[in-house]
Amino acid sequence: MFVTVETAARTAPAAVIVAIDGPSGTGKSSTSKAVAAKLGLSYLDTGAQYRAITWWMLNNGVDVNDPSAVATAAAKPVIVSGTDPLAPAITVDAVDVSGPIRTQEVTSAVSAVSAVPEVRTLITDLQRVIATSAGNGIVVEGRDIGTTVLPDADIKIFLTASPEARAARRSGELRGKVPVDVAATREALVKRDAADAGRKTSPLAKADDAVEVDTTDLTLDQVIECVVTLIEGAIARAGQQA
Ligand SMILES: Nc1ncnc2c1ncn2[C@@H]1O[C@H](COP(=O)(O)OP(=O)(O)OP(=O)(O)O)[C@@H](O)[C@H]1O
Ligand SMILES: Nc1ccn([C@@H]2O[C@H](COP(=O)(O)O)[C@@H](O)[C@H]2O)c(=O)n1
Repeated sequence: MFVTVETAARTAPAAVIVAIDGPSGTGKSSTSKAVAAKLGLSYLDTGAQYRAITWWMLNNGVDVNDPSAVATAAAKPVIVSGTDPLAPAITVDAVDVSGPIRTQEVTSAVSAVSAVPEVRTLITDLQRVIATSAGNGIVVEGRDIGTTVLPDADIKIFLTASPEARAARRSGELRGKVPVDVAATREALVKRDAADAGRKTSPLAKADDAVEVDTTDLTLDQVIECVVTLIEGAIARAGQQA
């Protein structure tokens, strides 16, 4: 049950848990960070944790396409996630990896590593500890938060968008930094989603009780407003039941 406290502009519960899932490039990170900042909540990027363990595997010569090698090494790296939505941070063995985990090499390998059950067990346990110790409440974003990591979350949101819109967004992000091929970006997004949705353990999926928000034709500000409204609605309903 929620206990409500007043913040400057919005009302947020003392320890509301918000799960935001969806495929790649639907706006989970941008939305989650902004919503958490607006409501005074912590923020956890679970994709960054899977990227961090993948970065460690690649840097330590582990064959990421060999599930048993990945499973054997999975407990070795120490991953620490920051939860400030205004300054997201992640370290592996005390090394700041927030830049290196975004390389193409890591992006291409992460689905293979995240499909390994031993990896998922370790990272899921870590996520639950972080979520339950965030006294101010937390927005946790990923692929299996509503279904597996936090099935009792106070509100679950599943963001979607067409592959075309997502490829255009990602290409916009990269433009000016690297040569951009929108069709190749689209293909890579679709391939990663298929791998994430097709794995046996805790696949990318919408929880039955999640609210789906199609962001294809919405600006980021509109999505943020929509999600804030959904969270406030859940808080108000919980208050009425208390
Ligand atoms: N509604 C929107 N309209 C336009 N651009 C958006 C919208 N939502 C997000 N973006 C932009 O799309 C890009 C991808 O967004 P973001 O990283 O938040 O997605 P994501 O779902 O977290 O992706 P991934 O799962 O791959 O990490 C960013 O450049 C972001 O600014
Ligand atoms: N709950 C999650 C979150 C992420 N993954 C895996 O990590 C990859 C990277 O995620 P990004 O959000 O940073 O793009 C993603 O493709 C998944 O393989 C996951 O399995 N579960």
